[in-house]
Amino acid sequence: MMENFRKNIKDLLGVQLSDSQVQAFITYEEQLLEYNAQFNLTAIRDSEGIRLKHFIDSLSCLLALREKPVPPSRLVDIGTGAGFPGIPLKILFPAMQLTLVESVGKKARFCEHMARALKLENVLVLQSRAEELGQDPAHREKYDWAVARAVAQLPILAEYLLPLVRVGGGMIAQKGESGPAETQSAQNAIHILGGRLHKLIPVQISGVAEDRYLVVVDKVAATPKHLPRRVGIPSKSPL
Ligand SMILES: C[S@@+](CC[C@H](N)C(=O)[O-])C[C@H]1O[C@@H](n2cnc3c(N)ncnc32)[C@H](O)[C@@H]1O
Repeated sequence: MMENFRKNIKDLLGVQLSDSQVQAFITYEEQLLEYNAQFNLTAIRDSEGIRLKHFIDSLSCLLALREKPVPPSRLVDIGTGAGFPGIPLKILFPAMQLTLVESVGKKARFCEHMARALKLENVLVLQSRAEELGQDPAHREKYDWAVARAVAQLPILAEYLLPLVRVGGGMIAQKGESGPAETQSAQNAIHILGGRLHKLIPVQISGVAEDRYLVVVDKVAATPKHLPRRVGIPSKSPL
């Protein structure tokens, strides 16, 4: 089973996982199955779904990350839920400093548990909202990359992510079929926040029917001070 997983990743990303990386994914899968039964963390509850729709889908961010010559050194994952895409990316890049942000306590606690279980170093889990973090000097414009999957429509997501990214860094929004249309409708928000659309990367995962996209935005200018707005405002009245 896991050999299939390894091959899928090799085919999609050209990356050969080591035995210890494969073992980390096995542990992650076991813990997800166990915790999901009690805590209702994610809708996907079978092994194959976890591998394809959580692990491989998360790792597909590599298609955007490798556009910059250096491996990511500081990455923040907003609305990470049970750790996606942040924890799979951390398994791939063990040296990276990872910040996981999740507003719901039980999910944040699961991420802390996973970081310990996998002995991951330099992982900070914050039970917090993206809007608060974006105005916190310890986090504002401090990251090489800000990423998110399944959190909000792109104009809202841009307000969550871009304030956290340093000029020269980038954001990645993992999107489904609506990726191209959302990108169109987010042009204004991206511009106001100091971003510039870099690329829309189509992702095809063998065994997953849905079209997937990575919306990749470069941070080209500082974000104006008043952004992000207060908690709840970005989603109530998107830029
Ligand atoms: C649909 S889940 C996706 C979880 C994960 N990214 C994944 O793809 O499996 C969206 C998560 O984003 C969190 N979230 C939504 N808005 C947020 C915000 N403004 N700040 C922090 N977390 C947020 C929710 O609590 C929820 O757990």
